[in-house]
Amino acid sequence: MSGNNIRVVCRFRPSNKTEIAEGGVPIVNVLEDGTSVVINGKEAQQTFAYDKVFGMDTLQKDVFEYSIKPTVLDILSGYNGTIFCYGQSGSGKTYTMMGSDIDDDKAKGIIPRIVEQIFDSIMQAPANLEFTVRVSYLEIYMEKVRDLLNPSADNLPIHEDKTKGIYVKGLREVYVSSTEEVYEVMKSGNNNRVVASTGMNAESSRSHSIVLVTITQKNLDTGAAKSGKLYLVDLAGSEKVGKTGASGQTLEEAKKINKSLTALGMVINSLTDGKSNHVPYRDSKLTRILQESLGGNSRTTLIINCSPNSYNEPETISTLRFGVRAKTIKNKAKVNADLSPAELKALLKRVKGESVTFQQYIQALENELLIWRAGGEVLDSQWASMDKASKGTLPSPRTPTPSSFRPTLPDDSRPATPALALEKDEREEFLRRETELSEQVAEKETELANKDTAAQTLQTELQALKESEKAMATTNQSITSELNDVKLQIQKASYDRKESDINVDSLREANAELVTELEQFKKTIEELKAQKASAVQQDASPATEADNVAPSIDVLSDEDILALEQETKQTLDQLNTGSFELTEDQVQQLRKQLQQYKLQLGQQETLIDSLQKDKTELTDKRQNLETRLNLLEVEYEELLEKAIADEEVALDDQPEEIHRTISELKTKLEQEFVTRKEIQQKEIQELRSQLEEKDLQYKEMDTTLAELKITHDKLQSTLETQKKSKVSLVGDKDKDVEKMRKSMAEQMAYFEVMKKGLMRDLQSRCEKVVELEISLEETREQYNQVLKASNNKAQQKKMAFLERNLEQLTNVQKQASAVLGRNSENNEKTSVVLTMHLFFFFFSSWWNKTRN
Ligand SMILES: Nc1ncnc2c1ncn2[C@@H]1O[C@H](COP(=O)(O)OP(=O)(O)OP(=O)(O)O)[C@@H](O)[C@H]1O
Repeated sequence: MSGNNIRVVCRFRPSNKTEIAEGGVPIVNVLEDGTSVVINGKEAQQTFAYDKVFGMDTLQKDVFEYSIKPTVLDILSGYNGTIFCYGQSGSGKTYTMMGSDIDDDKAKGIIPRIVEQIFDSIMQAPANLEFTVRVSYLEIYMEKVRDLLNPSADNLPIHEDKTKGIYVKGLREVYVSSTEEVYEVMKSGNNNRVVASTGMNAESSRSHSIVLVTITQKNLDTGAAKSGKLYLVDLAGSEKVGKTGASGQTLEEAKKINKSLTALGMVINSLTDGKSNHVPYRDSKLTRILQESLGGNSRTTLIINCSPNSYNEPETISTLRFGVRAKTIKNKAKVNADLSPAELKALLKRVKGESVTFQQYIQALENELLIWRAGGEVLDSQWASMDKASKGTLPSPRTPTPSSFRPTLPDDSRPATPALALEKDEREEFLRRETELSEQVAEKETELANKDTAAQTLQTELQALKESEKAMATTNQSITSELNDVKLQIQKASYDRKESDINVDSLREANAELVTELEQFKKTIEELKAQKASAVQQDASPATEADNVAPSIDVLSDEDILALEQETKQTLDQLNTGSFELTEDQVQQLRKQLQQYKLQLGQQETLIDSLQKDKTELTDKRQNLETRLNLLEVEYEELLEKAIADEEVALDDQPEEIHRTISELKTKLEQEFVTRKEIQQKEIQELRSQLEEKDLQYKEMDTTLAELKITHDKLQSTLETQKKSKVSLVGDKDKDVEKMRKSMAEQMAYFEVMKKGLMRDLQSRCEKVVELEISLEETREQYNQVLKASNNKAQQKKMAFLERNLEQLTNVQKQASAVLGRNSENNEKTSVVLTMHLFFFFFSSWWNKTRN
């Protein structure tokens, strides 16, 4: 620990508009050495000296380089540090600390530059040093501590702790790993700061803001650790409220600001006047938080910001004096280090040695005391001393002999010797020190024991780590070989997949072939249908030879077959009853038809044979395909399962990526397999249904064929019967003709009777017509009379029309009567009925019209 003064640097900003407008002029002169400034005041010229003075046009970068950079190195070495800006409102404190734009390389202030420097240094630090950086951001507004990173915490308490020192309880700490992250924290904190427009500054900070950066570093080799805290303080500006015209809330803020700044001044006074026993740190939140920075464990830099203009001369002089005073503050910065186990051991050894020396010293003193008490005397040269104890030259402990013992009764004859009083004080002192030392020793022993245990644990851990490293190396090797195996397996799997792809392709081809065959089969069916249709047409055509006999066999439907059967049966019945006669031509025709039937039957049989063959082939193919497909499916599944299982087993300990790739591959393969399987199953289903259709067709054909055979057999037998009966038929032909003539004569007689009946009926109808004519004539007469009476032209026209119609009807009736004489009975009947109908039609229409 060494005493170190606060570093004070002074910065002047350029004159601002208000100052110029008020007619102020620059009154500062920075001397060449860069550490002194002369103020050409109204009344006197004053010189102020600091560690560094920056003129009006100093760049942000230069302020950092020349005054701040070393502080960063201090923090990284384990010291606490503080940089704070002091000055009147609008003097450039925020400009200096944060800058007008932290993203602009020129405009950014010292805080962003410090952050950059910290991370640059961390990056360049040895690899065995491990760093952590934490950032907090607070403001003291109206004497309340607000967390700018957690604005809801707006009145945080300040605590003190043996290990932590002075700290704000509950303040949010953000771990950061880069400059950008710190910038983000700064920006979010800045957004929560309280600023207001004042007469001195358009954006005046109404609070003291503190950025706290905590850096801890740990030596991974020795276990030693260091930590440094850096307080970056932008104080609110002091202001003369009369000058700035503050009122209302701004006035209240100004009062609080000035009060806390006064407290800061008082602390500095107490620290520097050399008389004060008490430093009033607790008078304000600001001084309490900055307690370590002012006269404590910190390397502190104060930046005093001033106006160069005569308009603000009094404030500038005040600020400069503040800086001068602060410059004399002595701090006691020390490295905040946790000792390594080795260092602790050495310390313990030393303390133990000291303890032994003390014990020896105490023992020597006690012996000496006993001698004195016993009335003995100890020579000056033999008196016990700490020096002798540490050199180990103390006389060996002696027990006082009884002879030399003298009672220590108080001798009233003389006053108590000062030796006794000294003895008592010394004893108390020794006892106190002994207790202290034994406490220290006990503490150190406990510490040592703890450290020993920690060291042993560490050694065990180290051993375990070495072993695990070995195991890891072995595992690594095995993993590498497994990885190679897996790679091989993946390759194999990809080959297998390709193979299965090829298989699937071949299946597709087979499928395509089947489809082609199916198409051909369909074509064949179409052709058959076409043949059937043409046969039906032939049947329907009157030019066909077999027209009057039977429909063509190859187009026989169920109804046709039934009709044919009935016809055959009738023919057979007729033949059996002898009521049917066949001419020579008919017999010839029957023969021809029979030959045709035979031909068609042959064709049908050939067709059925070919169909049978087709069916067998198709069934075989279907079976083959199904077998192949099943085999392929089984193979594919086995392959897939095997590949997946192998990959799963092999890749259990593999890196995540390979595992994921494999699982993706697996999912893809499974999806592909499922899709293909579905497609193939659909195809198989289609093929099956087609085959079933074919089967049905085949069965129908079979039935038709059977029926045709039966018909053929019947016809054959009929033909045989015809052949047999042919001879007898020719012989009986004349008789049959005779019979037919007779039957014809009978029929003619029957027709004659019917004709006579009809003629009678006609006659009676004609009579009725005559009667009707008469009644019509009468009606006409009546009508004419009515017409004459009405003299209506329209009625006359209608009447004339009716008359014409009647005449026509009469003609028709006459023609019909004439025809009746010539035509058959039916025709006569029809004619009469027609005439009657016509008559009644015209009559009814006339009658309706007349009535209307
Ligand atoms: N060195 C400089 N160069 C140029 N402009 C400056 C400089 N210093 C300060 N300024 C400008 O002066 C104005 C006041 O500065 P700033 O806000 O930093 O003052 P402050 O001391 O923080 O005031 P307050 O105490 O009221 O918050 C700002 O507009 C700032 O940009």
